[in-house]
Amino acid sequence: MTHQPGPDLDAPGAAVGARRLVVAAAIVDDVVAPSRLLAARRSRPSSLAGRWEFPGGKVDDGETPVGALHRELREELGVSVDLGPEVAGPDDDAWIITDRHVMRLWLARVTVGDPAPLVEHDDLRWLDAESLFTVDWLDGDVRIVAALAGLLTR
Ligand SMILES: Nc1nc2c([nH]c(=O)n2[C@H]2C[C@H](O)[C@@H](COP(=O)(O)OP(=O)(O)OP(=O)(O)O)O2)c(=O)[nH]1
Repeated sequence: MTHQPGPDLDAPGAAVGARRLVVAAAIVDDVVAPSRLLAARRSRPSSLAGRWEFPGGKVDDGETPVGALHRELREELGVSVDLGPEVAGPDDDAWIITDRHVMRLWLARVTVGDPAPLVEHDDLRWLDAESLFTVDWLDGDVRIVAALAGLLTR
């Protein structure tokens, strides 16, 4: 069997570029003065089931990041959203979330539909500044949630 090396994550510039792009939404009640954030509990794969995350997913070939995000939110939650500002992270404005994924995140407000855990998730919860860390966020999301905590009005 021949050895197929994966991306060299130690190579210069590879920290972000070699990772698969995930796009996600910090769905809030109001993108200008948010007080509540919607968290989603993963139902699969088993290694991630039960952990909480921002709804979203991978950008497919030929999609723009924003196009992919609208598609994922429609598929996963059955909603349309208006996007607010991007929540820029420290890794080329994105957030390294795993050794294989980097995430871009936007504030968003639901404009059509009531969010429901249709696929990928089995529970949704609105969290405020007090309850933000009462759910078990995915490891890579913890520092993002901490950054968002500063945006939530009490
Ligand atoms: N959607 C999402 N994925 C996250 C977050 N934090 C985090 O570490 N991840 C990881 C989990 C997965 O390994 C990867 C995203 O994969 P995904 O399963 O959501 O992507 P997808 O909806 O396109 O699913 P698939 O078609 O590949 O099955 O990023 C987050 O907040 N939201």
